[in-house]
Amino acid sequence: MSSQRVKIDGATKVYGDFKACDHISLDIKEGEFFTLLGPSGCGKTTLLRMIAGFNPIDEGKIYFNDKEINHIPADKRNIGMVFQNYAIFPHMTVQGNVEYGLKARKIKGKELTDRAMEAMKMMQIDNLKDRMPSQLSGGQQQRVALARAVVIHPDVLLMDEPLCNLDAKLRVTMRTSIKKIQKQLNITTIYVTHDQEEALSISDRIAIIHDGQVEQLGEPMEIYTKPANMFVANFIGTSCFLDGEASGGVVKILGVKELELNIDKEYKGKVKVSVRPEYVHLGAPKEGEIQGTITMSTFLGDFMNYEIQIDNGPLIEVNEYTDEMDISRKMNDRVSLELMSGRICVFDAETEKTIMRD
Ligand SMILES: Nc1ncnc2c1ncn2[C@@H]1O[C@H](COP(=O)(O)OP(=O)(O)OP(=O)(O)O)[C@@H](O)[C@H]1O
Repeated sequence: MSSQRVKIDGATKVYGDFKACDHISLDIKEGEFFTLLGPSGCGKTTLLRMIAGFNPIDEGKIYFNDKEINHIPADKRNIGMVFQNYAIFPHMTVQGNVEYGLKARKIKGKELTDRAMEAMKMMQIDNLKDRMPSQLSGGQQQRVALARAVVIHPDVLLMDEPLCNLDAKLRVTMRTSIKKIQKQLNITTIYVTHDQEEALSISDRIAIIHDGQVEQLGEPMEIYTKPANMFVANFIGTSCFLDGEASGGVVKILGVKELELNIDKEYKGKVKVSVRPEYVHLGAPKEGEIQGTITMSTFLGDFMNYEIQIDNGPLIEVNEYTDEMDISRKMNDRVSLELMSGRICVFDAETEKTIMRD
């Protein structure tokens, strides 16, 4: 099966005077699992539809390998597509659905049945081949949609929120199967989601899209640990922002606690420090430390989540995991918050961009 590199060069889509995609450039490698992640309305589906050929591109170019495909119609791009609403034919059996794209390509006889069977086996739906879609669960229908997309041996697989109609547990199982199958087939895959956990778990690389532009591009771990700006820090995972003043490589946080952080020594000015719930240790209240009061605690199995009102500061979330969970903590307890200096990120308060050194 051939797989393609997908290059997007300044892709722009305008509706009236609104830019749904604003000069987006991305270089997606052959065989890569690439995710477009962003909040509702940020332009991810519009971009995917331009790659598919369903939406004409207003400005910019899209290439599959070195071939520009702007004017190639959707049905000639050899792409597989999976949508959130499955889009399988209700009047055809599972096998009929899977064979559909092959028949459209004039594939017949043994090759037709062999290829359909191979795709159904891969998606573990071969035992359901004679059922109608109405006799299938949501997860099974989505497997049919996937089998139908990969059976044609597409050069590029495009998926738009394929798991969003499934329940939470099934989403996790399905995303693992999608990832395994994608690696097995080595098809360049472009996946759209607004679910950051799904994106982190499934992707080789992620582009964070906001207001029609790319905010950050990188591997999941890089995006989580080194967000380029406050939007990304807030959108990926949970972050709370604390005011600080930076000078000589040291940040004084909330006027209380000085920490030496990985920023330029020359940088001087107001900053925001982002803190994730797992980057804080709680202790007994202590002079010279950031302090607060527990306003809520929620037991979540392997960890306890606290909401803490910081003195002269914002509300912050803190997680305490099983090994260090102090089950005697209760509402209104006073605590100190020790921030893990190697983990927190610092942003310029005005531009909201990171000032962390690499
Ligand atoms: N045909 C259209 N005419 C006018 N505006 C449109 C059209 N299609 C999309 N838009 C607008 O473009 C923006 C981007 O839409 P798009 O569907 O790409 O967002 P999205 O990031 O995929 O969001 P969601 O996760 O909600 O599907 C939205 O503000 C949307 O209202």
